[in-house]
Amino acid sequence: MSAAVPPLTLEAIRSVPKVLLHDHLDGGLRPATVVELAAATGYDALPTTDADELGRWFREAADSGSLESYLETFAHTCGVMQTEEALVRVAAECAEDLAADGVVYAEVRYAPELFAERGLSLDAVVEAVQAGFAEGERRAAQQGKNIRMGTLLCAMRQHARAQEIAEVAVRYRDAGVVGFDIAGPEAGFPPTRNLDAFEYLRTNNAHFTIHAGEAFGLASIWEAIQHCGAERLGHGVRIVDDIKTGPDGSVELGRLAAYVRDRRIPLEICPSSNVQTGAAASISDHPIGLLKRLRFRVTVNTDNRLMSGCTVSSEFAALAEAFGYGWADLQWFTINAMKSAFIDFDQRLDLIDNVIKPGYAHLV
Ligand SMILES: O=c1[nH]cnc2c1ncn2[C@@H]1O[C@H](CO)[C@@H](O)[C@H]1O
Ligand SMILES: [Zn+2]
Repeated sequence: MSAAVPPLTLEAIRSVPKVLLHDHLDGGLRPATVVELAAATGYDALPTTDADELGRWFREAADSGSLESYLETFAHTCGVMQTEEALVRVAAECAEDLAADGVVYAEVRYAPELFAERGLSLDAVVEAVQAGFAEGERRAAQQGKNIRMGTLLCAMRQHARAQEIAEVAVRYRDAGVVGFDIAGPEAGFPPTRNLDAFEYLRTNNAHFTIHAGEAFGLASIWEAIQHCGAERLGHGVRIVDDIKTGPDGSVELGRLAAYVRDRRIPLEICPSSNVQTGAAASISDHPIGLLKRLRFRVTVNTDNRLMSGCTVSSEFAALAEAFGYGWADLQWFTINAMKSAFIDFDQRLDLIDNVIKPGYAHLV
């Protein structure tokens, strides 16, 4: 590294290519857009119609210490996402905002059933979001920022529609839906409730990740991988419960932790979200420090940019400050994420060789 390498300021981090695998569409709206869509669609339950206050409200309400109360805030974002116009707008702004942050490839997820409360069909929801992502990609490109958007469709753990949503995901696989996920409250809803959907996806050679090991521990990670066949883990941070660290610095991996590391199962880590839901005490206490040191396939993600007031760049900046990471570490996270994406191998390789590595070449 030469002496001329710039410090890791937020602005400098925003300028390098980044990859995002875990970001919820309904957790990333601009506060002003929530206010405007509420007015346009007749949603009258917002806690305030002042955009700045609303932004603060989301961050504070989500700062709840539990996943269940964190998830309550989504009633308001989903409440304003019940028309095709609203979905196109939110998806377009999502792609634009990510591109402005320097994200070059993103997989953004949502549960179509949550946007069908006023009568939209699941297909209409998916088509509106795809149209919005395409529009956002176009607008970003016009501003010299190239981003490729991939979509993950979520089924909600507490509903019983996983098979139906998995079928939608497979049906739209050539239209930009690259995978499937299970989201929602972990307690009381083990992923094994949805075995039929996972079997259907595997039979169709489709990709899926599962939210596991966030509010719940090892049992849910084990089920997600060994019963359901998840390729990646949404969060997965509780895998540290299977790692013993001695006072002398020695480290011993249990069998599940060793399996996850040996099989290079990607962990979609979302540091700020974990602090808000109580899965980690603080960024500097976050298990990502240990997991990275042990060379798990760690990726860095936002989860919900609105509720956490974060971006990929701000997560990187917070980690750099807490753990002393440099540009080579940020490149490592980024290449890990690109390797773990659900798009074709040749396309991942192309982004690594022609976008990511050149973007860090002058820094590492
Ligand atoms: O960290 C999380 N854990 C579990 N579920 C989540 C998390 N963040 C958001 N959602 C849930 O996923 C739905 C689809 O996007 C959101 O509506 C929210 O209920
Ligand atoms: Zn999530």
